[in-house]
Amino acid sequence: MTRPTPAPEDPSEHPSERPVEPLAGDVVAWPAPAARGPVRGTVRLPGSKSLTNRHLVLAAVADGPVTLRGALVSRDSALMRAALESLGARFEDLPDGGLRVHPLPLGKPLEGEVEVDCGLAGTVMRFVPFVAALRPGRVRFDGDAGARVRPMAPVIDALRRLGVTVHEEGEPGLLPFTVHTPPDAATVAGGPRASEDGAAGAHSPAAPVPEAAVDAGASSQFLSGALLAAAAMPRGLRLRHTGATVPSPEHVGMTVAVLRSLGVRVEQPDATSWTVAPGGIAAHEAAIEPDLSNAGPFLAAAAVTGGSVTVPDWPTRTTQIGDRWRRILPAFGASVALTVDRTDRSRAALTVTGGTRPDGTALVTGARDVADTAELAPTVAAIALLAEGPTRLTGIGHLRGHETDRLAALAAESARFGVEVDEQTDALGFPGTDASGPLTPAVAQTYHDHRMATFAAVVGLRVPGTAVVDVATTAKTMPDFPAMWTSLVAPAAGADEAGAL
Ligand SMILES: O=C(O)C1=C[C@@H](OP(=O)(O)O)[C@@H](O)[C@H](O)C1
Ligand SMILES: C=C(OP(=O)(O)O)C(=O)O
Repeated sequence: MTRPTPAPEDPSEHPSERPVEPLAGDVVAWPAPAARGPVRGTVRLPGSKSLTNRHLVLAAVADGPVTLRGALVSRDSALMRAALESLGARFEDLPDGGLRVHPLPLGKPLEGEVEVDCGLAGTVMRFVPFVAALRPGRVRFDGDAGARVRPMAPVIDALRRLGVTVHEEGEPGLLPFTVHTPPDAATVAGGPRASEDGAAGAHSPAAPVPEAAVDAGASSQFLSGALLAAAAMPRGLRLRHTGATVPSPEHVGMTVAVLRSLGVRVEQPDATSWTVAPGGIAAHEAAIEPDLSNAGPFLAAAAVTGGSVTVPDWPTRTTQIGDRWRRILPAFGASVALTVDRTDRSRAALTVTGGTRPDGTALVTGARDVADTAELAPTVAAIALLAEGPTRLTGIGHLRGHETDRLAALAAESARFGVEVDEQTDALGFPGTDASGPLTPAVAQTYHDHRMATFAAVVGLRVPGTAVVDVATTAKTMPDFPAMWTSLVAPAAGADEAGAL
């Protein structure tokens, strides 16, 4: 991350290094830095969580070694790496920062029972069970307490339909469970691929393509998990979504795009069906885009302070939902400029400049209706809380099954800042400060949710005295968040630049 002003030499100058406020037990709160003026700077983001964990899975089931560049290093990617390692993949950190992945032996029985810790990572708990079914054996899945309440039934049902036994230890449809893939699981594990197999038998070209039906109404990750593993299934897969709508359809689009970029044939005969052809994934190299969802809090810092923040290496074509910041932020009065790199037109720099009044102070308008913000919703909620006019976030009911029930958490934390939010089953209404009055400082709870921590950090920019409990939870996707945030919004050496907000 860089700023126009030099980084402070003494890290103790950073508010993030100040003594933290002790709370009950071991819990400590991080004093969120308030903006001393319009936030200005440039922020370089680490790799996308969603792209990293897709590429890790596809590398692990490839036919030869894979080199990944720009992969995220965070709790979710470490959990994915450990899970794939326990299934037989090997990872090598290269001296140049790249990651070499040596794939797992597809179809070969596992030696002994394997344990996979999903942590709180949706991509691990929804993608890896399908990967486990590519090797005969027993694999037990469990995770954090918060993971044990996240919906898993469609994954379990789909695996059962593919001939895999799943034993749930507690409540049906939830972690923990054990995936038991028999050696003769006709549909998924073992044997040569249809394209290589001239003989009749379970894996012959004449054998039907296995089918799975998934209701992805609670999470797009159910579809993505099946599609990713299907690339390595001996006969491919026909997959159908049976529910009404898919939340975060962009993430399914991302899965299909990544598969196609690696040469996998994926057809979509209609809006709710996919066919993945067998044929496998050759050895390859892939570069991972920066995380545009995690760009959100930094861009929001510009939007809510009348400042200006630039994110370099913004891809000009991307499947990341974070590209939507270019549409969302103008709805709150910010302006957005994408400056395409002249020598490499696939890259650009995105600059967001917050709205200001004639006297230069920040002006954040309400955005009225913002639909389907998916994982961007907590950051949008922070801006909406600080906006003057009302904003309604709709189509976000499935966020109740995320790291925490995000609708309930956002309503509870807004109340802590003194604002009553209209919480509906799948929507949140923010009144705007013209109606609610100024926010009051609070010690914000984060519910083990990285995006609740960044929500509170954004609010804290305009509410001095805000503290964030367990800011370390941002390590799920952005371990350097506290330091990155502090050096952008409250750099010691930049204090004299501060103006009115
Ligand atoms: O496939 C992915 O990488 C993701 C899909 C989405 O999940 P849901 O469809 O469960 O919302 C998103 O919210 C999550 O952060 C990442
Ligand atoms: C919903 C999210 O994560 P997960 O991949 O754990 O579902 C998220 O990062 O906002």
